[in-house]
Amino acid sequence: LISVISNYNAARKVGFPIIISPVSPLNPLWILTSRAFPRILLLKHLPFGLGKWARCTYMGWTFQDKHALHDELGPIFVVVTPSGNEVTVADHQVAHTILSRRKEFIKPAVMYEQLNVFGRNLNTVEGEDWQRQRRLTAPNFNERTSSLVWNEALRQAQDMAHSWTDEGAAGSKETVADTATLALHVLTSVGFGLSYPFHGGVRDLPPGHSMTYRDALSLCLQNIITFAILGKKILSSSFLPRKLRTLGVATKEFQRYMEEMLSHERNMAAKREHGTGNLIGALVRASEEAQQSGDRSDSAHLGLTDDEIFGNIFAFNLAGHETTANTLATAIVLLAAKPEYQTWIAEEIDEVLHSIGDPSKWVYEEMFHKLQRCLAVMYETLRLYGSIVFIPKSTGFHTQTLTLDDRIHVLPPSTAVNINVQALHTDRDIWGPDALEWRPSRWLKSSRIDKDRHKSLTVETPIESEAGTFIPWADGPRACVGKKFSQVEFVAVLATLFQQYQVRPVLQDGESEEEGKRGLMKMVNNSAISAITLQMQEPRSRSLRWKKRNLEL
Ligand code: HEM
Repeated sequence: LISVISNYNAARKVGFPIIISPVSPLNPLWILTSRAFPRILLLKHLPFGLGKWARCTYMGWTFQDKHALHDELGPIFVVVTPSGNEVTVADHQVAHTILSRRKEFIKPAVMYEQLNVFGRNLNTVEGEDWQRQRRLTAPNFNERTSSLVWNEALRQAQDMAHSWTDEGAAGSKETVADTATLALHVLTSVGFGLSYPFHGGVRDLPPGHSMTYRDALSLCLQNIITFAILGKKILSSSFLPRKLRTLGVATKEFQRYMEEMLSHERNMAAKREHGTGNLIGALVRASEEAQQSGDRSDSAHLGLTDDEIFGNIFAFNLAGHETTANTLATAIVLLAAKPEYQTWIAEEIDEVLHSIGDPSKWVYEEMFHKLQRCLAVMYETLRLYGSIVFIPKSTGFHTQTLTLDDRIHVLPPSTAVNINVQALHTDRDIWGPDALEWRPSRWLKSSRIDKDRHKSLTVETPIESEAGTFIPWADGPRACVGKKFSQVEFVAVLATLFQQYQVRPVLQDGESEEEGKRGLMKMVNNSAISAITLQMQEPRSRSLRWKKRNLEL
């Protein structure tokens, strides 16, 4: 109570509307309680606004609430909690300012310590360390990487599509599981140079290993929370239950694979031979070049330590797997619910293949940037269903006080600042009255160009969104390094699927087609934050049937 009173007094000086909360959103006990007994959140219905705090203090509340709380309180409000004050922002100019001013709005690296299982990495560091790691890692996400992503995603998507059409009229319930496999295989191939068949197939175990690289990585990713809480040391103990021991083995195996690959890449680099071209090789080379380029006492010439290379390889997998896989799965279900958009993207895919002459030649450089409708489907899916947990940024380490934009409000040190991405993405003032509708065509505008006196052409160009209005990959210096990676993967998969196939809901118990589509929308809207991202809570409750485009469904 004493903390709340003192925090309340501090919040009053800031001048934004205030919600007083008896709990802190990131308090582990509260997180567990609100998950185990979700009925506690019914407190939000208390009269006189007494339960407003229960609307905005649980994981994933922004997906449920959209812009509603901001409609009531304005674009910025403060939640006063026992452990501190949290400013929630849904003003796009202010959001842009926050994301651009890295030195004033600091990612609280201490909250990410647990994710340093294989080493400190881009996701978990701040300040000069972050600057050095970003300089050495980000340039490796280049056009060469995009081309590798494209080719592997095409290969995987072909096989995934076959497995879905093989299910016939019964359809497949495995959209989420299968897109997760696909995204994992793209990462193993681009990150590590190991290409796996979509169906798992048997890959010989390399000598001395008891698990494939793919299985070791997959286990670590699936159990990230357990893994982060217990740490590598505890997991290697032999007194644990079998499931945890297997996770311990996966951890060791993954580490060993990375060590072997690192020494292989180092040998290649020493012999001045080309590396395998994957991300781990690129990190080794970038790091060695930095070290050879000058004085090592100057941080600009420091490379990455071995642990930092391992940490970053794991970080790319962690940050790039669930995010991309979920976006794909959600988009596929939405397309099945709104088949008019399947026709819309198929039209574009046909046109692009026609324009490049040889329809069997799916080349990244020729195709990716022309498939704007496929990319529009990704943007629209991320706009409404793309929420990932944004850890609050702190304001207080470098500056004593901070002015938000040209407003008079001054934030005292150590105020946490949350950007409400869902509210920004559903703000009617930005997106119009149909802000809550999934409508990919909003991302393109058509215009007519006169070719000559007799001929004119309709061209579609992407709309430019104003800074801070669309930030699923964040924005500013700490924006996602894998943005293009995820776009290329998404577009390659959609183009492969919808060039040949169409998809519809499998109808249940005499349902009409319309009811089936509504069932899919219900499944997508029943989403919540699971580990890192928003996920459908019952993704196997409906099946999707796939058929060749030219056949009646
Ligand atoms: C649809 C897919 C993706 C989405 C929506 C997404 C979103 C984001 C967001 C919002 C952040 C900022 C997080 C924060 O500041 O708290 C971020 C950072 C990051 N992402 Fe992604 N991401 C995606 C795919 C990927 C992929 C494919 C990779 C790598 C292969 C990747 C690697 C990273 C890394 C390393 C960071 C940390 C960057 C830094 O702090 O400098 N992401 N991502």
